[in-house]
Amino acid sequence: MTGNGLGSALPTDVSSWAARQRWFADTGRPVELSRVGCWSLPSGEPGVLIRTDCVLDAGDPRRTVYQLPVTERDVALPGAEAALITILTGADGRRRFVYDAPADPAYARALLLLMLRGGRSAPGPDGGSVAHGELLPTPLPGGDESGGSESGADGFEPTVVSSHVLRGEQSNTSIIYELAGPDGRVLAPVICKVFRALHHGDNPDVTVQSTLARAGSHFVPRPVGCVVGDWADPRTADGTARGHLAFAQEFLPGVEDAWRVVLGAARRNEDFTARARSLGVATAAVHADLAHAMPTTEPTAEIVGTVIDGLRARARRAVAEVPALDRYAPAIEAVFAAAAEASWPRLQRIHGDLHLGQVLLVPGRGWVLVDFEGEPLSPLEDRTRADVPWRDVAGMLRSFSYAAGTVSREAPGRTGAVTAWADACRRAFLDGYSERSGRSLGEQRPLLDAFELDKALYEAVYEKLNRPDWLPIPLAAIDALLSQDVVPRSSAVRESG
Ligand SMILES: Nc1ncnc2c1ncn2[C@@H]1O[C@H](COP(=O)(O)OP(=O)(O)O)[C@@H](O)[C@H]1O
Ligand SMILES: O=P(O)(O)O[C@H]1O[C@H](CO)[C@@H](O[C@H]2O[C@H](CO)[C@@H](O)[C@H](O)[C@H]2O)[C@H](O)[C@H]1O
Repeated sequence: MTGNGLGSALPTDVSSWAARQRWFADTGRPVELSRVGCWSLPSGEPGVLIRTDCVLDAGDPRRTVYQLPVTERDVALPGAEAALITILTGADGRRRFVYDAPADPAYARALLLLMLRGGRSAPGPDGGSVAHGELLPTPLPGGDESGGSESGADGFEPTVVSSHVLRGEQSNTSIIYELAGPDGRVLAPVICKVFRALHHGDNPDVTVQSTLARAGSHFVPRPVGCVVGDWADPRTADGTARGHLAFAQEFLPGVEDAWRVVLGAARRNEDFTARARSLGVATAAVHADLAHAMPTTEPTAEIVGTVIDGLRARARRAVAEVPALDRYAPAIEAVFAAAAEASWPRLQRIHGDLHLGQVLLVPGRGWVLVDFEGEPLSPLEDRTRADVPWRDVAGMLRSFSYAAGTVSREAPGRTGAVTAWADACRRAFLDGYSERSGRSLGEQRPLLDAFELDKALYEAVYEKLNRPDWLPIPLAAIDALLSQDVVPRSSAVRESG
């Protein structure tokens, strides 16, 4: 591997492979990716090289940096055909098989060991950056209650029995590990998320979830470890950006995410209000722990102005990206103006991208929230400051409506019934949230409406870029939100003060 130092362009076929992936933020234009960071890990296998490139998409105005770990193998990896990125031919005429590394067991093992050992990577072949692993201070699931761990911190390392990539619609790439102890005993599995879009600073997925776990919350999986790395970025004071590259946590096997559970119930027209209510309780409990464990902020006029400006900026972006929204611009502004005049709660850390796909229904444990990364398209500074808790509530309300939108796409004749079904879930969710938080909607209602509209506008952009077939769902919601009050009120949600 020569001529591949920092600043160099990635081979065209690797760039175009990256641009086709679900986690790539912006598709549909020619993409040229250049290296801004590079590090490698020992593979422990002859003929297998592991390297990670941090690459800049210079054509993207947001100047997104992506993480691209690859393995290069002398011999093809059986069963990994779907992860083959390209075949390179070296100056010696020999072929090298280049794989998307999370699908390669050599990378999966090396990444986990980096975290468990608190190790450091080697720089890339032509210099480059460094990544290091950190063990997070909660025992591996299955470790003893005294805090002793099965993670290597107390002298032994688990054996990776198998690893595979989680399939589905994700913003990042997650690897699931089956592990065993030195005596062959089966250990609880682990999931490690490899972040694709990198950001300078702490990723809230790591910091918020770890804070909740340290506070003893049962509503999040326990963290295991993380990887932090650096890459070149002229926008920082010292020309180096530093941020989280990967996050490993307890994997809860055999569970369904709430999106699937809710879709199933909506299709069968099954009463889901008790579960929606307990999801509201879980959301409020997580908010309470976050308000206790992380800094909160008074909603000063300046802060209110900044939040409302953020809503307006996102609406402008949505209108620019989705021309069908143009005619709604004055009505959107009226909703935001009403929110600016409403009564505001204290600001605090929240989930930031709460929807049904971020919640797992775990037998014997109940609801568990995952993916505290926030909305992946938003800048990190927006996702790490104290925010309005109603933003999470609005995300979940939208998600129940999304389920209804999905079912009515499948069976247009059921639109009325499934909308009523979703409205009952939304009411029950709000009831549970209100009961556990003691937070009254009352004068804050225009705020909830504004965040629901904002979320629908975000979804319109997200779907336009990622799943154009789904775009009619947020468009219909925006139309409905601006035509009538679609957030059903509930007797249990107090309407005063
Ligand atoms: N700890 C976990 N245990 C079990 N499944 C999980 C866990 N974390 C995530 N998942 C599953 O993986 C999916 C994607 O995870 P998520 O954190 O949302 O990744 P992304 O940021 O790539 O979207 C979730 O919807 C859930 O189904
Ligand atoms: O990938 P993430 O989980 O971080 O979230 C992004 O993708 C989601 C889609 O997978 C998107 O959520 C939207 O679709 C969901 C159904 O698939 C629905 O439950 C949500 O309400 C809707 O917003 C999410 O917005 C995006 O950030």
